[in-house]
Amino acid sequence: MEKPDAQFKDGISALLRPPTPLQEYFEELISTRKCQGLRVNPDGEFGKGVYATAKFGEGDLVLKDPVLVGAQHSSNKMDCLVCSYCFCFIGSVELQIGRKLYLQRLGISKDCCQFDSSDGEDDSYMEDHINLGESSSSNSDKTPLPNEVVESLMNGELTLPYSERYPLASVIPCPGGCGENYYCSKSCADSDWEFFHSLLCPGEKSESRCREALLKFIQHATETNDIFLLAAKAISYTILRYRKLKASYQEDQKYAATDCACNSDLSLLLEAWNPLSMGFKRRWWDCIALPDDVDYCDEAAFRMQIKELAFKSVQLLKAAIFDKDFYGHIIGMFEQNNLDLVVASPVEDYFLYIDDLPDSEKGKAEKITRPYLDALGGDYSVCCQGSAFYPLQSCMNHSCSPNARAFKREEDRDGQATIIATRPIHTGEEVTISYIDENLLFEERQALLADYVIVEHNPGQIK
Ligand SMILES: C[S@@+](CC[C@H](N)C(=O)[O-])C[C@H]1O[C@@H](n2cnc3c(N)ncnc32)[C@H](O)[C@@H]1O
Repeated sequence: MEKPDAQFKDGISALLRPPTPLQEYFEELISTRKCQGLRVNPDGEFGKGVYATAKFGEGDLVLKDPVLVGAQHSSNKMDCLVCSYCFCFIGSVELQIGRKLYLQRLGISKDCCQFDSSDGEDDSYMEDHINLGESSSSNSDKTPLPNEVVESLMNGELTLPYSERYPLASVIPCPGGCGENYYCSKSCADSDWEFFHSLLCPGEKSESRCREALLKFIQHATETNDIFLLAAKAISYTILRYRKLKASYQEDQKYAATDCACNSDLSLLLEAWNPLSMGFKRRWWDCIALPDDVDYCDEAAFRMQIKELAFKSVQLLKAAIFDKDFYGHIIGMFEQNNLDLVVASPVEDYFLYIDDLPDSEKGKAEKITRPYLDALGGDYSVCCQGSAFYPLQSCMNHSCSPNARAFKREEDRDGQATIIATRPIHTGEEVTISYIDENLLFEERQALLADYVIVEHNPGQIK
């Protein structure tokens, strides 16, 4: 049953207020990370900020931050088969190549979910502006392989030379039977099910309230904006945590001597929401930067359209306890905090390895591998791409002359955020990263920073 927003107004305001005490929360979080020497200051010049409590030298690892909520872009699913929980590549180099060639042949370009769009509504304008579908390179630079060869790559009958140097974990399908999510281990599959996927799985074991509605929601998000899928994961995470907290509270109550009603549903919901409540939030339709091709005089109409898009998305999600405004803030949170989720491809490493072989081995190996490279064309090196919310990295402020940057090292082969010092950082200094490419022109930087409502008054003046 749809409930009037007014009924939940106070609860929603409580959910959107940053909780206290922040300091203890972040201290505990930092203690669980591999890297120490950091502190979160809750009330700096620009709100929260991350500060060094130890010295870091140039090139030192400052932070490795696991994903709290993240997702691979729908458009990237054709190129890379990765664990839906930790985002490491899975299967084998042969499977990665064969699957990509197979899906390319089927013509599945932007998304791997083969939904038929039948609601008759025209979202094409929004798709032009928001859809994340970065098209792969054209087919003209590719030389197709026979079907049987593609099949034997996929079913393990064909082994490429030296591929054993790039071993990948076996593929474990989603326990809910959706055929959309795959994992590198049973523990990743179980964790994803427990924390996110059980409510969002469209498979036969789905625990969602209505599979049909869920499929419609997924279709709408895939066709318009992947950020709705991330928002749904954040909501699912909160509901599942809330249910656990409630069950354990009820269990405790059974043995409690007094009947204490102090742990209301709202306070349990607040506790469940706590890790996400720390994220910096603005309403999505207010904070999203105006795309280049939308005129300033059309700004109001543009914002109204994306607001309607979010409303449609939340209706499809049918999360009756969350109102539209709350959903808008969650989507806005990903707009304001997300760091690109990137994992380098073992397929690229494999072909680079073949290219670097000594001449005595290279000729023979290349003769075998060349047709596969030609079939992949310029797409051979596509990495896993997505968006994620990282609880500590998202507290780092922007600077146009930062002292750190998000940069993966050779061993960083999963979805974690890796922050490296780009120059020595002194104890007490704020750790800053650039949200944008620092080498762009002033005007270009301005336009990109507008998304974060950061204004650089004079070139280089912003910290
Ligand atoms: C990812 S959050 C960074 C953490 C944030 N300060 C907080 O309190 O959670 C991004 C937001 O921080 C603020 N911010 C970050 N760097 C800034 C800067 N150099 N100048 C002004 N505001 C900044 C902006 O409001 C931006 O939208």
